[in-house]
Amino acid sequence: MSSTPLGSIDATRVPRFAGPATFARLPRADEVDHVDVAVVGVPFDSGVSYRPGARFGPAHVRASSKLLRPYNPALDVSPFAELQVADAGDIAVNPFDIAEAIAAVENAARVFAAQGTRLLTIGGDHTIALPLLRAAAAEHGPIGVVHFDAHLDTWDTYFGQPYTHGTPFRRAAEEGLLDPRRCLHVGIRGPLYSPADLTDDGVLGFQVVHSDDYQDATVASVVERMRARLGDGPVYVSVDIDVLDPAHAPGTGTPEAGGLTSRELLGTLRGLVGLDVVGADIVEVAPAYDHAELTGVAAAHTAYELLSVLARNRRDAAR
Ligand SMILES: N=C(N)NCCCC(=O)O
Ligand SMILES: [Zn+2]
Ligand SMILES: [Zn+2]
Repeated sequence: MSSTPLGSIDATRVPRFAGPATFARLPRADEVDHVDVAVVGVPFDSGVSYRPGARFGPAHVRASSKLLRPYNPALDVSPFAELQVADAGDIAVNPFDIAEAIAAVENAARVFAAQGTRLLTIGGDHTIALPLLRAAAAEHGPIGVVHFDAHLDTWDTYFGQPYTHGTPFRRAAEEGLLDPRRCLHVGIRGPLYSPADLTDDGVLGFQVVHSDDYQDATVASVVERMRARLGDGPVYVSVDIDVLDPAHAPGTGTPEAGGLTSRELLGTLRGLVGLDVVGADIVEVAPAYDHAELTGVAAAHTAYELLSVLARNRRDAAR
């Protein structure tokens, strides 16, 4: 394993608007000899029910990540110094065959796992959480999930189809990938198909922190609920950027009013420090509907906080 991680290109020497198109101007995975955490894109949006365009999410989030700086004062950590983070490019998947795309994502995720590399995956629509959870469960067994989203994504089928961006967590529960005592959604809101959506979801093992809960509860109290639910076992973090209010993240395919602020999301993510986070995704960024990189910047900062949590955990474990 190499000694000092190779970090971002120095912005005091190479201006941010020059230099590589990698996430946070980090090295490519093939430029370093070991990768602790790979940022990998999945440009796939064939599972969407409404606006398409999340296939362009990975490139947009990378472009919106150029201003990130090396030190995170909120968690007192320099993520790219504690961990070798590198950009592994995109997993190229078939846009015309959802089953084949899902298999390709799972296979790629298993290859990274075999190399001892954790994944921070940039979507892509939420369909891709299923193969990522399959790979995570293959490595760790049934896994706890914290799912940030306006939507439950535990619906059964759309137009008779079981593999869509509205169904990944039902399929994951059916496949036994989830620890039903250790799953929760955060940010749920908006119209449903029927009251059964919520009861079915509870049966699958999910607790719900509603978006409105942030009105009365503090971020700290949401963090307390989240940590109590997730416990000590392995945790997968899935962030659908539509968990944010459309004012904070307009660039997404199924926007819902009444969402979280980016401050609430980032604050809640910081509350994951000390939990065994084994993988994460950020999905549903659809740049065609974005303005002034609002959504891209929110997603890039979300990624940065998640990487900071992993880096803090590494540092704290070494002490
Ligand atoms: N996963 C996301 N973003 N959306 C799911 C919405 C499914 C529906 O149209 O009912
Ligand atoms: Zn959603
Ligand atoms: Zn979703």
